[in-house]
Amino acid sequence: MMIEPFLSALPVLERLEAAGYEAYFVGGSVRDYLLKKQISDVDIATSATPVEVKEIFSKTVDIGIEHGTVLVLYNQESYEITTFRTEAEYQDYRRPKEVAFIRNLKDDLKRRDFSMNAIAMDKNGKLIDPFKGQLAIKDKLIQTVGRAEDRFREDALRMMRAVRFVSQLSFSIENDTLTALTNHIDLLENIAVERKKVEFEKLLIGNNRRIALKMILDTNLFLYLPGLNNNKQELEQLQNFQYDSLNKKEMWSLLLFCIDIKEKLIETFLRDWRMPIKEIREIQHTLFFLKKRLQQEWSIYDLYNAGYDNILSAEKLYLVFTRIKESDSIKHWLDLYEQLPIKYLSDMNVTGNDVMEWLNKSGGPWLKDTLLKIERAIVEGKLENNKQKIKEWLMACSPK
Ligand SMILES: Nc1ccn([C@@H]2O[C@H](COP(=O)(O)OP(=O)(O)OP(=O)(O)O)[C@@H](O)[C@H]2O)c(=O)n1
Repeated sequence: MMIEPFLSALPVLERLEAAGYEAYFVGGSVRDYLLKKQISDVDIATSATPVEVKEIFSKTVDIGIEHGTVLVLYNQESYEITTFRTEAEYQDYRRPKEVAFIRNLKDDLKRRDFSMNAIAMDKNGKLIDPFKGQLAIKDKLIQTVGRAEDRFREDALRMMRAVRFVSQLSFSIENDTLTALTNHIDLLENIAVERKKVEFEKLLIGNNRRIALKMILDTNLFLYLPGLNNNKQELEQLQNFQYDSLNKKEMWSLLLFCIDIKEKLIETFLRDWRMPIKEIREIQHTLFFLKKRLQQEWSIYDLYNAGYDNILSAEKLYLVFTRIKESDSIKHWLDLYEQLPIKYLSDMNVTGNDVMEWLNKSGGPWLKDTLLKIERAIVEGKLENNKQKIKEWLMACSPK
């Protein structure tokens, strides 16, 4: 019995077949289906070349034509359709120098990374599994298709993918695969940070992240991670903490805190990981409030300045570092936050214009200070958020 999202994608396979080509579901979607996990993107492999695929479907996007991949938009969904291919020669272990399109499914499956990812499924739900991927899934094993060293030389990122899958799926790495991984980990030197980041972030939030993070140290993989290669001891400390419930931002904050990075170097560290500036700022804020929290309890004004997300993240991290298990402190602080008279500057019932008019002064740096003073007084409950009351308060404390 076929299930969603394959069901919706069936017409795509059928149209390729009607045009005389072979077409199968492949890769992560088939793996996750067999694992009864949430299925993300459905990828399709076909004997049709990209040009032939584009002739069949009216809405397509060229997302990687040189690698044989066309994005097909069908019924509001999008599917990556990749031509069966082998990867002929390899250049500096990054990406195949050239891909050769072929007409044979088995040869396509043969060049894939792990046996669990090298299973195809046809339109009737029949599995084509020449490399015993189902057995590997049953045994919870990450095993390369064929010789591990060859697969890793084709694309060294696969070594990081292996450890990412350890974290995501709670599988083990099969012995020969692990030996090759340990022996050839230096091939990761050539891999672009952007690609490493994708794998590392998936690893950081996997269910089995503790084991995967330990593996990063045991295999020396950490030596090829920006900013972490000098921090073996600090990263070992991680094993002492219970951080399974942290989200991605909190995991980055945990790492940065553990390596005891100087505040002004946080941005450089995260930029080296090609992190977008918005995410960098979020992590900086979380760390700022975490450090404060480790020294003292939240003040009302800090709760206001931090905002819901930062309170939640900093408090979660605080509990990790203090090893407090049973605690309703998160709820306590968030309840206090919810009770604040205002949440944002824009919630104040007064504007800069009002203040200038009342005091009969033109704008200047004093105005910002005054608004901040009013804001703080309101937040701390010393002043009601009411225009008339604010005016009286301001007139009373301003020099005549
Ligand atoms: N370095 C790589 C990356 C991918 N693949 C193959 O391409 C498929 C799709 O890759 P991708 O979408 O990156 O990962 P998934 O395995 O689908 O995993 P997920 O969707 O969970 O990220 C993989 O299953 C695998 O067969 C590979 O052989 N080597």
